[in-house]
Amino acid sequence: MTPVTTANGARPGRRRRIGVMGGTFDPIHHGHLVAASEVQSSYDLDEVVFVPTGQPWQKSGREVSPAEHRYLMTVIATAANPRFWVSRVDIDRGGPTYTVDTLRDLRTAMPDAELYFITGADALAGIFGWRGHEQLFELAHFVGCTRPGYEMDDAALAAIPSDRVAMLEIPALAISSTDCRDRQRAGQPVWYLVPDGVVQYITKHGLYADLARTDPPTLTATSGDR
Ligand SMILES: Nc1ncnc2c1ncn2[C@@H]1O[C@H](COP(=O)(O)OP(=O)(O)OP(=O)(O)O)[C@@H](O)[C@H]1O
Ligand SMILES: O=C(O)c1ccc[n+]([C@@H]2O[C@H](COP(=O)([O-])O)[C@@H](O)[C@H]2O)c1
Repeated sequence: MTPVTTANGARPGRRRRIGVMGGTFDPIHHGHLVAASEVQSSYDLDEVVFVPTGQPWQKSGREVSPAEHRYLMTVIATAANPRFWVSRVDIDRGGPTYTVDTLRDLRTAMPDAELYFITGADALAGIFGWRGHEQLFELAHFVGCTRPGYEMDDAALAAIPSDRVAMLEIPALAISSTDCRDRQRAGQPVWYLVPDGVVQYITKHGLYADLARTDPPTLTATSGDR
């Protein structure tokens, strides 16, 4: 049965549930989108807000694309889904991005909402290294999505209040932004790993192109013969 909603989409008698998908999204790929979609459906979330990081301090040892490119790729990737939208809170705040600030800002903007922070198992495993981690579980529920190649360590999971964290098995997509960047640099396709519009955006702006090959691979003598 279709749940009853009001004109603005709210369910009477229930707080709005908002998913928060934080990430560097350099570039956004289908692993991110499937994780957000699975959590939206499993937890009956009203919406999911994607929050591109401003300065991801744990990635400071490597080059990260300008925030405006990462923001626009996230907008392009999420535009077709009416439940998805993108927030600039982490970009506009400036300075290193801490999730405790993200969640405080979103709570201020949406005081009526219950927040569900969505992470992959790899990010969740490192949560005790995040700034102000003691406060995180008061601000939001946490949903850790399975990710191929990463196991959530039971001890770390046990340290998180069990009523504030859940693990969710999602369809396994062995895609990472690192691999997408490496493929683009090597002249290999990123089609179908990232949304089509994101492929076009990467090409248009020459992202990850420092080593990009401009010529197609040379065919061997026999490969084109008929
Ligand atoms: N394939 C995937 N399956 C499930 N979760 C994922 C997947 N890829 C990324 N995530 C999660 O999405 C969030 C944002 O990830 P991020 O933007 O750092 O992408 P990434 O692919 O891990 O990037 P990079 O390879 O540059 O480190 C993190 O919580 C991460 O764990
Ligand atoms: O709060 C922190 O100290 C912190 C440290 C590392 C990562 N995070 C958040 O975790 C999310 C995924 O981060 P990343 O680096 O994997 O893209 C993103 O929203 C980051 O802001 C947060």
